[in-house]
Amino acid sequence: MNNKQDGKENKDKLRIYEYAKSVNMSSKEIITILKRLGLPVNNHMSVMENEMVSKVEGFFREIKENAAVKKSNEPSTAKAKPVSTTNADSPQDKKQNTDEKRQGTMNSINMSENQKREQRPQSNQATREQREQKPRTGQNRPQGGQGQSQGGQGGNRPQGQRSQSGTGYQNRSQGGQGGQGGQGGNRSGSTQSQGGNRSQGGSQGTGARPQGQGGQNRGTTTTTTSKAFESRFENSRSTSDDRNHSGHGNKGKHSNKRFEDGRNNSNFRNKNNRGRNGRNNQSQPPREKVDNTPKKIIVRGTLTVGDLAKLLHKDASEVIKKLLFLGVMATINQEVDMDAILLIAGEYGVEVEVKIPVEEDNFETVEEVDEEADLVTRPPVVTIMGHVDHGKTTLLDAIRKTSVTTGEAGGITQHIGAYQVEINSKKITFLDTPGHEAFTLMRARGAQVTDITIIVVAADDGIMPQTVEAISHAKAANCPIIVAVNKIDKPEANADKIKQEMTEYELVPEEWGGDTIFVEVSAKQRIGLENLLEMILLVAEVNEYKANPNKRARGTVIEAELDKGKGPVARVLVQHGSLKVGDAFVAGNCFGRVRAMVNDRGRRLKEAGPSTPVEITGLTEVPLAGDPFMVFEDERKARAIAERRAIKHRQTEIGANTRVTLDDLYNHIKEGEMKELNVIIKADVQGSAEALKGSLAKIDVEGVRVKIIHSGAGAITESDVILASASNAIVIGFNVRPEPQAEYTIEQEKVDVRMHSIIYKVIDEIEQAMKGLLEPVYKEVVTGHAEVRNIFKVSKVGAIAGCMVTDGKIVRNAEARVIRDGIVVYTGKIDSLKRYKDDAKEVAQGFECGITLERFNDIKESDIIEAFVMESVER
Ligand SMILES: Nc1nc2c(ncn2[C@@H]2O[C@H](COP(=O)(O)OP(=O)(O)OP(=O)(O)O)[C@@H](O)[C@H]2O)c(=O)[nH]1
Repeated sequence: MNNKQDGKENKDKLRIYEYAKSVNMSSKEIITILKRLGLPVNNHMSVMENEMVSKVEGFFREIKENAAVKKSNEPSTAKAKPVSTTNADSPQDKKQNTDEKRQGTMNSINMSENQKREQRPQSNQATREQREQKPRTGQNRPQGGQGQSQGGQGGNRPQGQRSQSGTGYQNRSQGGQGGQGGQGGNRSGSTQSQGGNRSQGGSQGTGARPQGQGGQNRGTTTTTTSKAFESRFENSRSTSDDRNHSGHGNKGKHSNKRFEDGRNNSNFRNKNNRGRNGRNNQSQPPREKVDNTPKKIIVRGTLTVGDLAKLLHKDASEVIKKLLFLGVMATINQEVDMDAILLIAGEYGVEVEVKIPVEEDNFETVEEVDEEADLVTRPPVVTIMGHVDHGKTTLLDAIRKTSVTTGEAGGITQHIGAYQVEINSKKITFLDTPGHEAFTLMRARGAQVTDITIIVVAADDGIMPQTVEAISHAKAANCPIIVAVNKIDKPEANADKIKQEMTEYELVPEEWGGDTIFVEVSAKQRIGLENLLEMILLVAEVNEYKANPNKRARGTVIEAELDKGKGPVARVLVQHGSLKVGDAFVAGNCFGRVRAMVNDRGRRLKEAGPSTPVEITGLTEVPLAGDPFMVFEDERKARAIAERRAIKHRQTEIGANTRVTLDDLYNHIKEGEMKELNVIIKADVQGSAEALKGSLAKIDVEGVRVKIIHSGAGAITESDVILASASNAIVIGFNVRPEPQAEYTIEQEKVDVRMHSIIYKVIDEIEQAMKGLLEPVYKEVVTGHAEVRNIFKVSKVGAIAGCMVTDGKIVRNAEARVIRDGIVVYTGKIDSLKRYKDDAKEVAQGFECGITLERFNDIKESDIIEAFVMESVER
């Protein structure tokens, strides 16, 4: 029949695989049956003659009849189940049959799935998936190979489930122990044995499965199927056979249960699977058990697979399976990252709310992002800076008193490092520790407290070095600047001169086309103060300073001290959230619980919102100004965090320098961490400072610029060093030295300070550093020692030292020093190194050699020649 010449005829012939497909079986099974029937065929492409078809059909009928007979003896067998009489002769019938079988099989699967669900109520999703996959299983089967193409759907069905269905069916007919069916399905081996048991128990009205071992005992027919079944098992495909057999059953007249499974499962299930999902058995998937999958889960960082499964109300195995599909191999105790959590949750349609807890030990580094809706306008925080005697203190006092009169007349004000004033029903917070020291010290500690800087300039004086410094500090902190031209009451006051001078520092008055607000005031006479406050509010309005008051408080310690009566006291500026009495907190490396809280008016508060300065008691130690402050759940936690911070602090104090230095500048640039090199220039005269500034500003190495954040004449002051520390800058001293106090701070803050006296060398050094071309640093590595045992004097050559290498090795061209009685008598190079008469590259320990040294003949017996090389050290 496989005559190739007669292609057309061949085309019309029915092939084994086609027939197998039509009856929802695998080719292998059909081939096995044909063999049993004495009709051997070669392979799945062999032609299925009509005679073969009818014999196979007969075989099926026989099985079915046998089953029907048995069934009639079984009272428990579902009588309502019609015996299939469908003849598969016509293709339509076959198709219908197959469809029915498929449907039946699906139902079986569903049924067993229900059983599974019963056992594991959380497997809804899996069930859903399986249901979705089922109609397509033919294409989806992983077993592949011939089985797939030959067996069509039959070969491709998830066998485990089919086995389950069979088992489940039997269990049901025996009295509906559905749970067992599920178990059977889970263990193919046990399915097999159950099948056997069932077959054996056919007379008892239980299983009538032909696949079982019992079936084998009973006759050829069943033996055949049983064998097929076994072979299926060999291929781990037991269930496929189950289904296939039901397919046969439909065609034959046997009332084999599996056939009924295939076709009439719905009926059966309607009866026996009462109320569960019987209605779904026809064609619809079974109704889901109550889906307890949560709509939303809250995740705080990575989870173990087990924990994730619990959160999702799923089986861990199911989650593991899903992870596997995502390419993640995980065990139940393995942690999965946030991406995987989101993906898995997405698979179940579960929304994930990620609540990453702040990195508690380093809480100051964590930026909390609030929802826009949670933010409310907060008072701006203002710092006043300026040159000595230009009127900072007087201005701060005047503003405070202005506020006292406008706000709370007669109120007692007290110094808590900051105070609040109210104008036009809006509050402004002033840090009343004047001067950039405090301002920049806080910044050096990582606390950006100030929103707006007021630079006070005495109108009768002009721009002075500290004015310039203040401008540099404010600019480095990216703080909007308002210039308060003070002492305008004085007859010699010249506000225009101040404005003019300020333009040199890029602070151009608005009336001159710039964007800097200048306010003329007299702190002493209280002139222009309200205007100044209004301007502050204007800047605040433009910049929209906002914070979320409805969360735990975070802030900065402005001042702290040990009070004789109250114990450690901290003046804290609350920046986010609200601080409440009783709150446990960490401040720097200290911790405590807010015992009492007073504001700048000395009034006791229970709660303090954003931008409110308060004095708190309840600390165990005194923190430092600029220390970060944060509230934690309880005191125990706060204590643990404070302790860990203290340890870490000590370690970092001992540890490496984190400030930028010219030596590691290139590494920072390479890693893309730096786009600007902040530089502070201090020179002997203003002219040199300006010249340096101009030259350095022109440097641009591969997109990295030099940014002069401050320059001035005079010694390097502590303030310069603190500014450098706060701004991660290097300091260049040109013909100047640091002040003694600054020396200490340089050491402490680990600021890179470079002293120079030639301008081009400064430029060269910075350029080279930016290019990573600074001269490499070398270190000496001793390679070995040789003891001089003999001296050979050779004319023209000089003294040859006959040596024994005592340790390491001596390398030709290495550097060498001669040590005589512990004293270095020569340092130079090895000129020649020989083993006997031959030049040697190196001579190792325990070998003799002859060494001559460059321009050195005064070698003596017992001298030690120490060989060393210079290795460059990575910066
Ligand atoms: N005429 C006049 N004198 C003022 C004004 N503001 C301040 N002064 C005086 O200037 C002097 C210095 O004022 P302070 O407020 O102490 O100046 P400061 O900038 O705080 O000074 P330091 O704290 O030393 O940095 C005092 O004698 C004040 O009385 C003003 O608006 N007009």
